[in-house]
Amino acid sequence: MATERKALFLFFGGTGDLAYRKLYPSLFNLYKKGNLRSHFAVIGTSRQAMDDDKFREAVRKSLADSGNRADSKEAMDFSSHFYYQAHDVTNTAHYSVLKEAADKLDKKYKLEGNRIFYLSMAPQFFGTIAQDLKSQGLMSTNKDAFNRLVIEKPFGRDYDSAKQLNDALSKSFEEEQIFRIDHYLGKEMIQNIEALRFGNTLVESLWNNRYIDNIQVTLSEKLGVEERASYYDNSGALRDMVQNHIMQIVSLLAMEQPVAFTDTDIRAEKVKALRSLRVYNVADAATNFVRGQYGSINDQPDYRHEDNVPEDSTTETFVAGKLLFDNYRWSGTPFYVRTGKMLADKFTRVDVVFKRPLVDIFAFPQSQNTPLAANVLTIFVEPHAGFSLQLNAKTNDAGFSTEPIKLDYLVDAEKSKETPEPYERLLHDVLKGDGTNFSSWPEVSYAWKFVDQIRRVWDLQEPQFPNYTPHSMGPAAAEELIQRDHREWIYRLNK
Ligand SMILES: NC(=O)C1=CN([C@@H]2O[C@H](COP(=O)(O)OP(=O)(O)OC[C@H]3O[C@@H](n4cnc5c(N)ncnc54)[C@H](OP(=O)(O)O)[C@@H]3O)[C@@H](O)[C@H]2O)C=CC1
Ligand SMILES: O=C1O[C@H](COP(=O)(O)O)[C@@H](O)[C@H](O)[C@H]1O
Repeated sequence: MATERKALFLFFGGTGDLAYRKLYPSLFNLYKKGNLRSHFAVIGTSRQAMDDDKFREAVRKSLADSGNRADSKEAMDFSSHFYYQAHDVTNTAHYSVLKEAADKLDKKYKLEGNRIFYLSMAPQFFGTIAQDLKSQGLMSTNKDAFNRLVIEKPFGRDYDSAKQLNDALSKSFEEEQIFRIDHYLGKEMIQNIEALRFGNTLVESLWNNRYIDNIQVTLSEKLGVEERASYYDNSGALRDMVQNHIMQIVSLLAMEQPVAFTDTDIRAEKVKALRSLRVYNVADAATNFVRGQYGSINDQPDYRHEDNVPEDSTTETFVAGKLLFDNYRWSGTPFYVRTGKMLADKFTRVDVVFKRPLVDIFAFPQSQNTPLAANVLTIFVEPHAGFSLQLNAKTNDAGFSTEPIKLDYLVDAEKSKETPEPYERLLHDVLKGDGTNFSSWPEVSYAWKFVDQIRRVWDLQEPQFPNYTPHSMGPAAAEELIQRDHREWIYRLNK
């Protein structure tokens, strides 16, 4: 039986794309499961004028768009908890009107003062909103109640701006009240990394530089920038995907075992791992990171001819890089990462490549045997969830030769339908006050310091763009990056 959580949600940017496409359907799932029942209310805000009925209709449409029946009793009941308040976040006077509405709903639904402020709008407003929430008395003063602030990405565009933002938020909210969303941390198989590592002696005992040759993280996207070009062109793949999602995945792969499975202990280990990540000097940044921008194919425009992209844009739509940890566990074992738009396919995977046996006894002089393949443990994150372990085995015949075979575990299609969407999980965690799957400030700051060095070097040089063909796996430089170390990407096209 699900535990009911009581709270008032205030969505800033409550009529935006993210709210309608992800946030309201996720809340509805929590409602259907009983995590939200009668003691919750939602205030959606934005500048436009709208009454509650119109807002509720839009909310029901968003449920329908995500596969629900908009006219079901459940959808009607759920949407009756939604209220709309026109509100300009830059107008301090508007906050007192919002406070009145919040206090009224608090009484009506017996919410015990619990408040979740969800900032789902352009980041330049985050600081102002947090400040006015406090100064205008929106935060509950009930000592047993919680006030939680949920922040969407991007959290800054470099270390300095992120710090500035964090300082602004910290004037109103304590670190444990701030939930910085990284939706990759809400994905089933990303959360499974901890189970795989710390639940299996077989895995964790080999999880180090003595046995692992390298680890590869690939976040590949098939689509281009679509309708988000004006945001994306100011960001690029390094800021959009590496600073947050990839750094979070890498820290889960690299961290030591936490003392206990709590948010404080897990975050402490992730931070320790990120502290030992080598921040590159100029020369190493230039060698260890490569970038790309997609060209055109058939009648499909290149990146520079997408809507809202300047014709001389030097924004990268692809990144590949090598990360090195200077610590006892990982010294000498590189982590290769890559991500990009308009690549061969949409998928996310982690390939853990083990060292080959020190002696290949099957490779005696007269043997026809091909050299032993490396053992590879693959974590399939999306679109299919599962693991695969590549081992060497004897071929099933009268002779004696070896071949690589795979032990596969794939979550079946029926079961994966039950997997909660990342936003549903993360909203549930916010309701519970569990910060495990959110980025803490120290994690964000170490990630920015690392990424800033790459950016600094790239900003000094004019790139030769476009440099990769759509539906490939990125520019030749990404192959050269890994081949230089006498290695290759485990996921390759046509394999
Ligand atoms: N959409 C997505 O898929 C993703 C979005 N994000 C992040 O989520 C956040 C929201 O994105 P998204 O929903 O796409 O953005 P939208 O542009 O779709 O929505 C922005 C919202 O903010 C409101 N708004 C803008 N200015 C003001 C103002 N001065 N006062 C009050 N409300 C205002 C808008 O309404 P109005 O103009 O009527 O005031 C609208 O409701 C961003 O931080 C984005 O980076 C992160 C990952 C994915
Ligand atoms: O945060 C972002 O992630 C999406 C990719 O997310 P996924 O869950 O579909 O893998 C990316 O398209 C977007 O540019 C970025 O802002």
